[in-house]
Amino acid sequence: DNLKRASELVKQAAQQGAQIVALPECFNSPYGTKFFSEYAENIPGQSTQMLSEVAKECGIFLIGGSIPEEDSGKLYNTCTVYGPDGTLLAKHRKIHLFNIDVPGKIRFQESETLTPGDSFSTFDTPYCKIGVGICYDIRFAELAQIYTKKGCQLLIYPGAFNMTTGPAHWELLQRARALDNQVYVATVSPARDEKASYIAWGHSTVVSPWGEVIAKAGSDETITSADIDLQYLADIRQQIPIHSQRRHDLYSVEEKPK
Ligand SMILES: NC(=O)CC(=O)C(=O)O
Repeated sequence: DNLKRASELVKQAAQQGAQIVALPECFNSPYGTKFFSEYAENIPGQSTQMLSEVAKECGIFLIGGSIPEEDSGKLYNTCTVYGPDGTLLAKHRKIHLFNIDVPGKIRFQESETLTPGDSFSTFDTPYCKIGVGICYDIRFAELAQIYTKKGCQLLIYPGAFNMTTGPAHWELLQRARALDNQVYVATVSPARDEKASYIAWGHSTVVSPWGEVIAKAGSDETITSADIDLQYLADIRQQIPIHSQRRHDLYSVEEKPK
């Protein structure tokens, strides 16, 4: 059902004119450590095959949210990205696992079943260069800074914040990452299901390099869209030139060689 629903909505977004489309975190599975092994798939597999086909059919770039991925006996939370000809452009395994304990509110330990990824994921499109993170990855400013250093102008985070951290941090983190780096930031959440064991906050959002929210969904299932305007991004970087004003002699954020 989820695959059918997701492919229909991707097609609708493309019909509405979207050239880059993104799905939410764990779009093919309930979000919860007890579900990941049951819903995990190899890549390629049923879910990613659908993503590749629908990207090709619609001639769009498709950031396929994430799925629980099984590889060599390990599970990952993985986002695959497909180009307009259906080829796999990037595979991002969530780098920072969601392990938190907020007493009386929420305890979640992704590391009970998942293994973290250990690589960065960027890709080029004719519209802009894009960096991908998954949910908790957005809390790490360093990742967004490294993507920006690599030339990304849009950062996309499929994510599923919850009823505790969602109202407190979801929009704030996106605006912070956008403003710090003067990039567009887009997040894509599952709709809220009050009956689920993990209730997602929803509110997929797009934020501009000025830090403004330029599109925002509610908590129900919907399609949200915005334009990425690289001239606007360039204007902001010229007006407030933090990129050329950094004190590289005093500090740095760097990718480690592997
Ligand atoms: N679900 C996540 O990975 C992250 C999250 O909900 C949060 O950081 O809060």
